[in-house]
Amino acid sequence: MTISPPMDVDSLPPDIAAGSCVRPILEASRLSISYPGQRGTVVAPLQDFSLAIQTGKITCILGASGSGKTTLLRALGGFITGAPTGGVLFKGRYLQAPTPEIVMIFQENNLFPWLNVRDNVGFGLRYRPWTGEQKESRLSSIIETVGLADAIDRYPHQLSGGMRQRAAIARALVTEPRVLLLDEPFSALDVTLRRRMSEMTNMIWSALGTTMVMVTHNVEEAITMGHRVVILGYQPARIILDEDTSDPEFKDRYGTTFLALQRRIENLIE
Ligand SMILES: Nc1ncnc2c1ncn2[C@@H]1O[C@H](COP(=O)(O)OP(=O)(O)OP(=O)(O)O)[C@@H](O)[C@H]1O
Repeated sequence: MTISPPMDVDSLPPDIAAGSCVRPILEASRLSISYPGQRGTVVAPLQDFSLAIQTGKITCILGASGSGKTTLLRALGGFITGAPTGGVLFKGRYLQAPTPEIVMIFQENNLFPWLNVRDNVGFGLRYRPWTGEQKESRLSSIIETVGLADAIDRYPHQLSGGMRQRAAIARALVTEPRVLLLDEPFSALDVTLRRRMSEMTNMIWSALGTTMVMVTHNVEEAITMGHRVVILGYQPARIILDEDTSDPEFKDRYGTTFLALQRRIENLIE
């Protein structure tokens, strides 16, 4: 894969966070990523692509299959790097590699099967500069927040799908990252559980205010969970809708505001 060469930070466009004069915490700036395709072809999901992630908000990204959502998320996490790297700015500097300040949660398999909930969640704490007491307090508090206090000694195979994802979220958040990236985190769950998980993630956001970027195929989830919904058009990815959904009117699944946006998005994606 290739990455566009780095640009001079001073020559970057001004802050493009909607309605904000504060520099966004994370920003894809004129990012180009391509992969080698079959028979010598090149697949280029992102070309000269820019998106500023608003600090302290939940941004949901939707788009047709293959439009480049996961590629974008992985790039935002510093997982797509090359020489020279460029195109993703974290706190105003180019990301050269993954950082503990940006944590990613995948669809499945986020936990170590040989560790119980307590040790899985506490795994990242060993690298944080906190005292044993501080670590212990953070660990208990996050496990309590995700409702796993009674399952602390269980291993991943002894947990339901929803419990596993709750443990994964706890594990990601216990280190207090600046940004949480979620790649279709609830897609393996049934509808009811999925709703509960997105409500719980919202609750965690209310408590911690962590900047979150979530890729999802579920329109309802994106509108009700996100403060902003971004729809990607197809190859190369381009933003075809960028909507502020923070107004409480968007959170009523039966309300006209929610239903109108849901219809608009479904028409754009199909
Ligand atoms: N490692 C890779 N090697 C080659 N091509 C890749 C690789 N990863 C992704 N692609 C291609 O890049 C394009 C974008 O893929 P990506 O997974 O980012 O899209 P997506 O929008 O997340 O798709 P989906 O919704 O189906 O998960 C697709 O055409 C895909 O086949």
